[in-house]
Amino acid sequence: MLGKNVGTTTEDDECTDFKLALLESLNPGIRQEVLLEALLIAQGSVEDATKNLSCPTAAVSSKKRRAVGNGYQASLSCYQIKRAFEPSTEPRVKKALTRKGKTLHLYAPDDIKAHTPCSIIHNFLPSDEADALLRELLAESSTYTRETFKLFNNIVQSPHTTCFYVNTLDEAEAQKTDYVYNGSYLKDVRRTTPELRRVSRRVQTTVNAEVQRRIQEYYPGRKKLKYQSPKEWIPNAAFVNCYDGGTESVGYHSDQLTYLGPRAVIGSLSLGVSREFRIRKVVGRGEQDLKEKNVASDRADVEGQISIHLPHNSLLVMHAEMQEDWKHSIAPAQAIDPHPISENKRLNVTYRCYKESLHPRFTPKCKCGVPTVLRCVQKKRESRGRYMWMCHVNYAPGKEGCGFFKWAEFDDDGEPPWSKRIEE
Ligand SMILES: O=C(O)CCC(=O)C(=O)O
Ligand SMILES: [Fe+2]
Repeated sequence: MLGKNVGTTTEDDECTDFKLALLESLNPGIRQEVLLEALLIAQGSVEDATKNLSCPTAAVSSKKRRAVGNGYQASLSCYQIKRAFEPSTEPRVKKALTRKGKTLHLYAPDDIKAHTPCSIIHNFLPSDEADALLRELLAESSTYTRETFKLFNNIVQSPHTTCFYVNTLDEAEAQKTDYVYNGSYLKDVRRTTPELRRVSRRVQTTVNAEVQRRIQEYYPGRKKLKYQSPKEWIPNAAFVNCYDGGTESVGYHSDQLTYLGPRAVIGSLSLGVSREFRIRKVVGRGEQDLKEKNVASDRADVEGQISIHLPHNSLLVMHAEMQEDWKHSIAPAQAIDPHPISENKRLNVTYRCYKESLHPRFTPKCKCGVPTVLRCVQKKRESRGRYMWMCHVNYAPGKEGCGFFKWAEFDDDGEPPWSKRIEE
């Protein structure tokens, strides 16, 4: 998968909750999903959840909701529900909101920014610009291909088609020979099309503003995160994915940081059919045991997933805390609402900022002689959050890797040790 770490995931389901049944009997006529949200926010207290739900605005009940392909919800904030982030003059402290095996559906921008490492802007582009980009990409996508990669010794194909774009033809040629993705070189790299380029400028402005807002509202001490770049975010590469029909999807993954560096920010524009973007927090090994022993009750919900609904012309900003700590996916959809222009297709553009200091001519090579992949330890408790350079040749069909491994070092701004040398 282009720009994604190859990996797998299991989604375990939990049986119906006794508390939920109790809550349902106390609050007849309110949808299960809403009850579940209320219960999660009340941290499992049926009494508190009932109190929160009894406010008059909570009467926006199931009757008003129409069951469409992608569902509908005004906002969590229409219930007098205590937010995971309490508004205060200090940056907010986050509490987990989801729970193992459950999906919390979020639609409203305020809920998304408060409860996830993302922010969303609906109706991002003037509608004629969004439609022009969609039309341009629909034409392009007729020649997109599926990525082929190796997973547990099986050759598999990505469940959607994809293509990669950079600013100039020279860069496109250099990409094909210099940059490695899951152990292979790309065959089809294109020059950004006129609409992609035009929209890129708008995305740049908005993403930078959103990053600054995030820092002010959510990060400790109102400071950027350790390893996050202090520089302006300038998109210079874009992956475009095409999902043709509800069965096309992308499995849970985090995006490759090899060329973006640690704490990367990504701007993701959705066009055409609305689909669900699901995210879940990575649970470190050992945290599960703690949870079972109820040692750390605030971690009790980390394994649930959140579904962010991505309508046509919405810009999702994946903030700096996303790739290291969360995984994301596009879930297969049982039903979709066809789009007037793209019918069953959804086009997605992820604008990214490739760092000059992480050009493969500078990064460590493995014993196979191939530039290595940058990964972050997500599971192992002792080394969680550390970065490493690894051989990824074994992901290429028909190739064996050398198992190369080296810890990766970065300064506070996410620059590798050799970046000073490059600047001189
Ligand atoms: O289609 C999307 O919204 C997400 C795509 C994605 O995760 C990726 O390209 O890495
Ligand atoms: Fe991704």
